[in-house]
Parts: sequence; C-alpha cells; structure tokens
Amino acid sequence: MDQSSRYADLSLREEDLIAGGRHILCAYHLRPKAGVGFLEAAAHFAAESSTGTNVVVSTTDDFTKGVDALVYQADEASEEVRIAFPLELFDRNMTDGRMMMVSFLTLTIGNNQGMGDIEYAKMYDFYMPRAAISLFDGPAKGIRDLWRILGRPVENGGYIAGTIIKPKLGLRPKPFAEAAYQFWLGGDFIKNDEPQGNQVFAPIKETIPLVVDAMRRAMDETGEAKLFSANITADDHDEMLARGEFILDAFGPDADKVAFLVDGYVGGPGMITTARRWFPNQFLHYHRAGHGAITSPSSKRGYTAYVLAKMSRLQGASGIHVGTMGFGKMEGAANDRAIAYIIERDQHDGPVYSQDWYGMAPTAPIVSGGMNALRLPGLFTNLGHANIINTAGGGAYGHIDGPAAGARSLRQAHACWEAGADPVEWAKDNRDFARAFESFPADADAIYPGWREQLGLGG
Ligand SMILES: O=C(COP(=O)(O)O)[C@H](O)[C@H](O)COP(=O)(O)O
Ligand SMILES: [Mg+2]
Repeated sequence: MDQSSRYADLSLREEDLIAGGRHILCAYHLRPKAGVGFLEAAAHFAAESSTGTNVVVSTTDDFTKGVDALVYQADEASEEVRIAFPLELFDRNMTDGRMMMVSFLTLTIGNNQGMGDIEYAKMYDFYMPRAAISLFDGPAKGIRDLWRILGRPVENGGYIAGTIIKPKLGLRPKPFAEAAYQFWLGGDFIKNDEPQGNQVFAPIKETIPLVVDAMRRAMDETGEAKLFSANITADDHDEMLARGEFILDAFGPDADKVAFLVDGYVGGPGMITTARRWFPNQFLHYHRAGHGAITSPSSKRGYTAYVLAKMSRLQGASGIHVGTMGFGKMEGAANDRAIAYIIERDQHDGPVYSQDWYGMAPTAPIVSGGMNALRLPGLFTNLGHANIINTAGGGAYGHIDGPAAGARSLRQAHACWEAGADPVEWAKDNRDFARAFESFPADADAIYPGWREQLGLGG
C-alpha cells in the first residue's frame, strides 16, 4: 500500500519546520527492498515510526492525522530521507513531564529498523527544537568540575591524562589498587574498564576501599588531586544505586573525586538517567562499548557515532567516548572530530542540521582506545585543542618503565604539542616520552620514521 499521500509532504520546507519549533527532524540514509518505490518506502517508514501501520485502520481520526510523521525530503540518488516528527508523538514522564530518550529511540529508530520493505535505514543526524532541549536533563556536571578539582583554570583547563586499569579483568583487589597507585603518581584520572565491576575475585567491597587508600597515598605523595571513574553499571536500578552509595561512602570526603561510569549503549538510556538523576553531583562517564555494532560505517542500519554522542548530551552524560579519530586502535577517521564538537560546543553545524544547545551544559569528549604518548600530538592537531579526557590503558601499563612513567609520558606528549615542538626533538629532553618510543616501536616507526637514529639509538 502506497501511503505517500498521507505520510509524505515534499512541499514542507526545512527552514519553516525549524522556525516553527514543533518538530524533531531526523535524517536517514534509506534503501528500499527491490521493487519498492523510494517515496512509498519512505512514507511507510514514517508511518511505522509514528501513527501508521501497513494497512488503513478504522480507528484513525482527524486528531491522529495531525500527529503523523512526515517525509519532507526524499532523494533516491543519494538515498537521503528526512522526516519531521511532531513533538506530541513523544512519550513524556508521568512524574515531571520531561522527555525521555527511550521514546525518541522507539519512534525514530525502533520498529522501522526491521521492516520487510526496507533494505536498510541509518540515522545520521537529528535536530532538536528549543522546546525539546528544555525537556531533556542535560549534564549536571562536566569537565570544568574536574578542572576545578585538579586546580586548573575552569576555562580551557586542558588535557586530563588518564588510564584504564589493565589487565581488563583478572586483577585481585590488591594488585588492582597498586596498579591505580602507580599510574596516579604521574597522571590524573583512572577509570574502571567497562567490564570491571564486582567480579568474585575482586568484589567492590574489597577493591574500592583499597582504591581510596591508593588515591590518598598518591595525593599525599604528589600534592595533586586525583580522579577515579567507578563502574556502577548493572541491569537493576537498585543495584546501581547500591554500588553508587557504597562507593561514595567509601570515598567519604574525597567523593567529589569520583565519577560514575555507565555502559550506556549496552545498558540503555534508563541506566544513564538512573545515574544522572540519582547522583547529580558525580561526573557521569558514558562508556559506549558495543556501539560499533550499529555505528560502524560498515553497518547500514542503526545510527552513527555522531548521533549517539548527540543523544548522550541530551541524556546528561558529563563525558562520552568519542573514539580516537583514526589515531588509536578503534575504527575512526579524522573528521570524527565532529563527534567531539557537537557535544562540547554551544552550537555546531552537523552533517545535516545546525544545532543550537540553548545553554545546555557541554559533554566532554573522552578519547580512548589504543592511545599512547606517541599518538597524542597528531590527535590534538587534528582536534584543534586538548580539552579532553584521554584514557590510555595499554599506553600506560605497556610503557617499559611502568605506569607512572607511562602517565608522565602522556603529560609530556601534551606539553610537546602545546609548545609546538618536534616530538623527536622533544624526546631528547623528556625521558618518559622518549621511552614511549622504545615501548611502542611499531607506532614510533609508523609515525616518526628515523626516530632511532635521531635519538642516537642506532638502528
Ligand atoms: O579499554 C579501552 C581502551 O583500552 P586501551 O587504551 O588499552 O586501548 C576502552 O574501553 C576503549 O578504548 C573504548 O573505545 P571507544 O572510545 O572507541 O568507545
Ligand atoms: Mg575498555
């Protein structure tokens, strides 16, 4: 059944929809199954995403038709489809009237992902009107709060050198806390790896008090504040609260130095909102493990990493992983910097839509995955700034002089970039950075060919 006479209106102009402020707009790349017309498929897609189904139902009335999602652009050659969703379609909280991310997802990227007449459809941008921005929580805490704790300027406070405790799993409480202590001697920020929690060989109740002790010893020794991002991910809301409360209690007067890490892609929006609303004083660290299943450029369905990051700011993430823009081990490309810009700026022109955040607090880019000191200068140059949290797991624990030296090598890499210095020259006066070349020789060969001779290491 061709529903394009009802669910498509190509006379609608995007600028009018934006000026009206009553629609959420979504842009997809869509391909119908063979034999299905492009506009027909797009209209069915909009119907399934709003008021319709595959047949006409007798219960539809005039009000219903007023809240139809409408295809307002469809270009078969580029596979671009843009759909306007009336704000009224979206489910709102009973308790406080606010919008919820699950409703945005079930409508805009829900049933429409499994339709028999659609080969694929992937969302690559969306636009939120001011009225919707006001109805999402947005971040309560951000990188400024971390800069304040670290004694940095709160504007442009710069690079936060971090790590992920490695090995990923398999450390008992004492070696775990010792690994944390060692890194903190040279760096700022440590996170649990995304699967680390309350394993039987490292129960939270044993591990966290030792981490608190390690943090205090490192702070005494260095005279610097230190930060820890603790994983409170769980299936159950009450379990998350129990973890969070226990951790805050254990850190006591140092609870300001604790972030809560939530595996927000596998866990879903409810988990992020649980953390956002129950622990609004903690930095909310959104780990996106699993997202590659749909965000990868090789995936034709789902949504992009840009869309994921943009949603996380609405949900209230204080920071989210943005990938490594081709400089680390995970899939990515230089122009992924847009993923950082949409979450950190007051306004950004995305792949389709120009988004104003109307003062919503920013979400900090967290750069992680295969990073080490040698890869940082290029990353900063590509991004254009260093106001990020960077976690280098292998890059710290794989340094041949140990994690404290690994942490210092990260800071030295940042200082090198800030000074605009040549990294190999910089290595001559910065030992931990120089030893990163010897720790990660394959990277050194690829990024700085000739480094051995220049550093007098033969070759
Ligand atoms: O464990 C790590 C990195 O470890 P290492 O530094 O040892 O590679 C992170 O979970 C991923 O990088 C997340 O990736 P993304 O940022 O792409 O979500
Ligand atoms: Mg990890």
